[in-house]
Amino acid sequence: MSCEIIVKNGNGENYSNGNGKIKDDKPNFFNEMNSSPPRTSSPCFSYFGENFTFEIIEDIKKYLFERTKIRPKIGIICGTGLGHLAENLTNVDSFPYEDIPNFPISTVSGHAGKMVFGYLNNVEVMCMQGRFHYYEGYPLSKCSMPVRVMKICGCTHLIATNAAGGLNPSYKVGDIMIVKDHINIMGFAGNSPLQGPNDPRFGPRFPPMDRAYDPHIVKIAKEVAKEMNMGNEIQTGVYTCVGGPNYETVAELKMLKLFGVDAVGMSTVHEVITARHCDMKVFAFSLITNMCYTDYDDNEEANHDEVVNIGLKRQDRITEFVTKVVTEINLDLNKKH
Ligand SMILES: O=P(O)(O)O[C@H]1O[C@H](CO)[C@@H](O)[C@H]1O
Ligand SMILES: Nc1nc2[nH]cnc2c(=O)[nH]1
Repeated sequence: MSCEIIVKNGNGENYSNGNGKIKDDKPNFFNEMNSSPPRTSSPCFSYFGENFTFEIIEDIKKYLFERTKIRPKIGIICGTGLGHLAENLTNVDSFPYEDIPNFPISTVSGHAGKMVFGYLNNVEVMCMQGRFHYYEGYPLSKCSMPVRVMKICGCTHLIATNAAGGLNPSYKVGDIMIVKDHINIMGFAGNSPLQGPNDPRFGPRFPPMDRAYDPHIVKIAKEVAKEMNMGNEIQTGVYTCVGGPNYETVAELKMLKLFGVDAVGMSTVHEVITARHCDMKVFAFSLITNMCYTDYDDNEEANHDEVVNIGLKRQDRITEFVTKVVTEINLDLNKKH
């Protein structure tokens, strides 16, 4: 079988084998078939047999902790175009994904592909500057594996950010939607990051999801938004994740609207499920990068460059928002100790 394989190298450049033949000095699916688990997946093959055991996650932590003295409390995932947040950390120790044992690599533009340890307003955090998506060819368990790394590294909280299309007609491009709940559409089809044998060292076989998004942190975030005079830029709503990479048809958007979805993306839900499984407290928000129209007469189409651009335009405001939310969560944590 011959297929085009495009992956990103350490400098963030895309490279392709052209016809399925891989240059030996680059990471790729074929020359990593012998390592377990493999570090990349190709658009042609998904490797669903891999198992990121507790021991593998501990090995990743060991690798990181031998190279940084920072002991994070909060894990942050930067969505498309939102990596600027990681650039605002101080005293950073930064690890390209390709250097971390057993880590996948980022293949999507707007996702730098680094794990950054540092301080956000003096709070110790670890920050994924780039996430993994199902459409890149990674199974959901692999997409959300770094959340378990965050937990084992000591993070009690996860902040997941994403770019999403706005379905709620009262939203506008540039709004920040605090996620109050999600609909796990991929789960309806039997796809879950928790599929397969359960290791109780991570969490229970059947974790509840009824308070997936911590109501107290949602309250904190709303207070922060008020203090920042975010007024009509802040929304609260329901997010869903579809498999992608194609955006939605008009009929699909109409269906999602009927389901009660306010914003649609291609990430986050499986990360949140993984975080709740291992008892992390979760806060998530979507940057509305485009509106999803449910009228055939509308000619607006979603496009990824625009998604990245809106992220860049809103980066300062979002960095300020996250920094304040992190500061408040940390104050809360200190009160409890
Ligand atoms: O969810 P994040 O990674 O922020 O990115 C969103 O934007 C990309 C599509 O433009 C998809 O990857 C979608 O999931
Ligand atoms: N599925 C999906 N993901 C997005 N990410 C950013 N915008 C969109 C969108 O409109 N749909």
